[in-house]
Amino acid sequence: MADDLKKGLEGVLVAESELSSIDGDVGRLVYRGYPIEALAEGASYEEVLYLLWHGHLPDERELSSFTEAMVAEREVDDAILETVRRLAEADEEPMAALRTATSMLSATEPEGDANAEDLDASLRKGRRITAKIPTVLAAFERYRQGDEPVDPNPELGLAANFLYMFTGTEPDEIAAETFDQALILHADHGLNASTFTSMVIASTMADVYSAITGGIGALSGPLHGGANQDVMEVLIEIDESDLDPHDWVEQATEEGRRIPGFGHRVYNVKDPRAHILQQRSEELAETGERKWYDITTTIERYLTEEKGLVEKGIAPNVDFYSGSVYYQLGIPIDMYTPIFAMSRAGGWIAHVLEYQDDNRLIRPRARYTGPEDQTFVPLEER
Ligand SMILES: CC(=O)SCCNC(=O)CCNC(=O)[C@H](O)C(C)(C)COP(=O)(O)OP(=O)(O)OC[C@H]1O[C@@H](n2cnc3c(N)ncnc32)[C@H](O)[C@@H]1OP(=O)(O)O
Ligand SMILES: O=C([O-])CC(=O)C(=O)O
Repeated sequence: MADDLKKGLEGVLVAESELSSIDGDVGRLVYRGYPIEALAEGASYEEVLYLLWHGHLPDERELSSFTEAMVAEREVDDAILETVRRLAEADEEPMAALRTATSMLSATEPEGDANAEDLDASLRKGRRITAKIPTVLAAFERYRQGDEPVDPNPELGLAANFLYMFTGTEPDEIAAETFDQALILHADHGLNASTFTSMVIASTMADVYSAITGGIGALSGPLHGGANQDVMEVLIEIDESDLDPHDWVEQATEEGRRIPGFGHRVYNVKDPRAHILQQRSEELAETGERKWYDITTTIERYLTEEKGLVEKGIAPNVDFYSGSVYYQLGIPIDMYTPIFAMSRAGGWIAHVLEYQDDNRLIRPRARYTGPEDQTFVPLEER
């Protein structure tokens, strides 16, 4: 039993967690017992952060002091913004720029000397990181457009303030609400690869900046958070091709191409977050461009109904409809995964704190399949 190899750690239980629960057979996701649909409908991203970090939904007084504390942490030091400017001018990938800037944020951390056992200090550090990531990302976008960053607006919530700093204009209610909902939907998802990465780092009792920086790196890959960008690129490829979307996806699957935004390690049915994002995408399409929504539904119909992938447990995941939502909000495609990271930082921090509260070093092992008993030959004789 101890020598059973679980490639990709599929199905392996490594921790207990009170944060989020996923039933992959029925497509159900809850954060601390609350269904994702109810949170997306009724809560704000700040309320969800509070829920994840403090264990219960805040009352009005708790939310107001929590929001005030987050707002007070939005500013980013000029020296870090200067690096962000250089990265933007060097045409760095946004996820790489975010990874670098998040790591740099620790240089201005007022409680930098607190050790990882001080979980209250780690929570405050996590709050600072979560409050500053939107400022970093918006500044990166402004710089690469040749503009100066826009100062945070303390009157706006995290989602609306991000869109304001990003575009320089206060978002309308629909954009602010849709974006806030997208942040809620991406905030946590069990032991996904990036959260697990953060936990592995935290399990050495390294600090929360290291854990979050590592999480960003893990999220960037196309098998994980990077898929939202890939989905939008596929939609554009289809739009620019001479083919009807149905024929395009048929040909692509015949060529053995994997369609991004489909398939999941845990869900055997459509991801509940994809249902909600699909609705948002459809609503935005009613007043904007219809074609993106139509292309996504054509792909989904072909793969699930005609190709029967759903019977093999391959269905749309969270990334499938988020791309067309962000596109219709006017967000550049290479910012989709950084926005995912902006939201998921909340989940990474919650898992790091939960794990470190009852820490055990994460250290699995590999079955050795290399050669045995080699005789060492000195360099000059090889
Ligand atoms: C936020 C997130 O991280 S959600 C996931 C985002 N990633 C993507 O959307 C990328 C596309 N999807 C994938 O590559 C995979 O579904 C993953 C990586 C998400 C999950 O992978 P795993 O659980 O390791 O499944 P694995 O890669 O072994 O695939 C299992 C089977 O499903 C098939 N499959 C999985 N995803 C897809 C897809 N998008 N399109 C077509 N077939 C697929 C595989 O070909 C394989 O078939 P086989 O058994 O006949 O060889
Ligand atoms: O859970 C996973 O493996 C991937 C995912 O959907 C997420 O991180 O939101």
